Amino acid sequence: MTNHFLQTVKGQLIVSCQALPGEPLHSSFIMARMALAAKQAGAVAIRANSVVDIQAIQDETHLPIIGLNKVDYPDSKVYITPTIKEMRAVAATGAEVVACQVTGETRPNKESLADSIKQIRAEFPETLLMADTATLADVTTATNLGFDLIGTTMHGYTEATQNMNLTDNDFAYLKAVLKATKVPVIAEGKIDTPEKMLACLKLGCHAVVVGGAITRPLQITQKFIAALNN
Ligand SMILES: CC(=O)N[C@H](C=O)[C@@H](O)[C@H](O)[C@H](O)COP(=O)(O)O
Repeated sequence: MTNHFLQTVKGQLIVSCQALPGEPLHSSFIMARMALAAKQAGAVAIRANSVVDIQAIQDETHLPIIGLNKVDYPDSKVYITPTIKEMRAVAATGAEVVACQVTGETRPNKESLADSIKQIRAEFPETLLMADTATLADVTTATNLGFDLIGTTMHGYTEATQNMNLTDNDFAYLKAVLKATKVPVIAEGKIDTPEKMLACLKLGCHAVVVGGAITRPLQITQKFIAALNN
């Protein structure tokens, strides 16, 4: 396979279709239909969690995929594709990109991310690797480790960045990320309007991933209900 992912998604929208166990839409069938809706609307790629969801979405849409596998280990806060085992399983689906968390914490079994990357590169030379980062320090780490794409995925979602949003202060954090690396940046995390998506692209992001604002009806409805109760 020749990997055309970067060209395909340039300046475009990627939709994240994810529902964890416990969420109302947890089902590979439903995620595949969500992905089909995103495709029919013009999304050029899908971000998906777990081997079964990735396979269902591939079958339904034939769109390129950013694949990940969320797993909680007792000895680590890293949960997005945290070990070589999950990286390998996701890469083996044929997903064009494997995303994994790069947030500075110790990985499960004290695994070395550098070693895992080396191994995955050897086993899956065509697969691109995306770093899901939270801070500028993570962006530098990911750049130095040779990731092909850097996502702002975890900004606002870790203890250290709680309540932060990459759109705060006229996108100050995102601007700093774009300055800190030459690796293509994917804006991801709490992008909930078309206007914010366009602003991220105008600033120089390679593409934008939108998740909950499109594919999590519980979250969307909660926003409306919160407005009623305020
Ligand atoms: C922090 C974390 O675990 N993020 C996950 C990463 O894959 C997904 O749950 C998010 O939905 C995705 O990143 C898109 O972001 P948002 O839903 O904010 O548009």
